[in-house]
Amino acid sequence: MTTSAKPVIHILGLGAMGALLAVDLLRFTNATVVPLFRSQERLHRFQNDFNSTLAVRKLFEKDQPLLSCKLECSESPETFAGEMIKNLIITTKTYQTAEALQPYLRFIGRDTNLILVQNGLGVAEMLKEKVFTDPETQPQLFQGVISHGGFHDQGFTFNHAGLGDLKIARLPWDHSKPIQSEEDASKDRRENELVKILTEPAFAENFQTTQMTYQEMLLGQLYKFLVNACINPVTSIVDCVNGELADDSADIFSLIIDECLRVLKVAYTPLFEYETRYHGREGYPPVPVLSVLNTENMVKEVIRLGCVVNRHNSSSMRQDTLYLRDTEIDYINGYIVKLADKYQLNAKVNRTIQSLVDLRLALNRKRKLEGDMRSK
Ligand SMILES: NC(=O)C1=CN([C@@H]2O[C@H](COP(=O)(O)OP(=O)(O)OC[C@H]3O[C@@H](n4cnc5c(N)ncnc54)[C@H](OP(=O)(O)O)[C@@H]3O)[C@@H](O)[C@H]2O)C=CC1
Ligand SMILES: CC(C)(CO)C(=O)C(=O)O
Repeated sequence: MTTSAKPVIHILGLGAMGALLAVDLLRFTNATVVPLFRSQERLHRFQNDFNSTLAVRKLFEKDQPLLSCKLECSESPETFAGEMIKNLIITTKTYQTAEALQPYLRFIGRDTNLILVQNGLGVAEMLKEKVFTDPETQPQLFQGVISHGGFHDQGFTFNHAGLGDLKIARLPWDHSKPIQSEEDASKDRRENELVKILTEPAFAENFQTTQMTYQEMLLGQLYKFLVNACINPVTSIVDCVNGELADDSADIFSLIIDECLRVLKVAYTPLFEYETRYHGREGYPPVPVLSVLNTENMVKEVIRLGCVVNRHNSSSMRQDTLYLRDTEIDYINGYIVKLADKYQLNAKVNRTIQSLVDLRLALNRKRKLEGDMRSK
């Protein structure tokens, strides 16, 4: 994989996560960052009303500095010049991914490095099954699991609310052979342009990026998935801030996690068998799957990370329901339901949670349209 003199990274989804990545990539690497907007109208708003300037306020730093940068180039489907895309970061919401990619598919090929930086599960599987079906043009696919917290302020200014980290790994195209060696990972660190940029010391230290094998990243992804499968829907359904759940949520979290793990153990068998099959094997890292992904530990971790560390946070899904936006429930609890159907397993708890989130959103939208009956 050749490295460009001044590498170009396209970002599809210049929202909270996209903005955090864009600003720090511009601060700490020599990459040219090019946002891909949904339409020429949104592109012109960025270019004309905001002078192509993006800003991020680091809320967790002393004096909460506002870091802004002017982007040399930005595009939309109507203006895209048509060169092949070398590096693509996708930070749209999960359910927006396929539609957002559509206008750029002909510019994505085997030499495109594409990383998904999103919560949930199922987007990579959707892309393999429905979008990148031709082995001749399938991109180099990566996943990022991000725990930074961010939210929109106004215009193209975003708030970096919580300093987290970013775990990245190459995704296997062949789901039956997911396990990677440490050499597989270090080869990408040596040769893959996007991985090299995201692991450049200055950027990696500031953004807390670590590149790893797929199995190491997947442990982190399933951990975060279980946190989101509990906090996001429950705070949305009962309409509360994360910290309000700290004392009374162990039972519902246990029901959700127990069912999720029963399904995930079947869908991701190689991960749950990794410690047995690869114990002490040279060139394969230890991955503490079973001591992390068990109900007792995860109930404690969900409460710690979701309700204590992030106690003042309104979960991203609750924010979506309050602002009457679609939610990512189909890629979180709803994905467990999909996997359960695939493997003929029961997922009534997650199906109920999914239905209650949809009801919450529908009720909020109805109240907006028809008024709130509680006050009549
Ligand atoms: N926010 C957070 O703290 C965290 C978020 N995450 C995850 O990261 C992912 C992104 O979340 P977040 O950044 O909050 O989401 P946002 O809604 O802030 O950003 C999504 C962006 O995608 C853009 N977009 C949507 N459709 C298209 C399209 N067709 N073409 C181009 N752009 C498009 C939207 O622009 P438009 O205005 O045009 O709709 C928006 O700017 C999610 O999976 C989320 O769960 C993970 C950890 C924390
Ligand atoms: C960690 C948590 C649950 C913080 O609210 C989050 O990731 C989200 O809100 O999406």
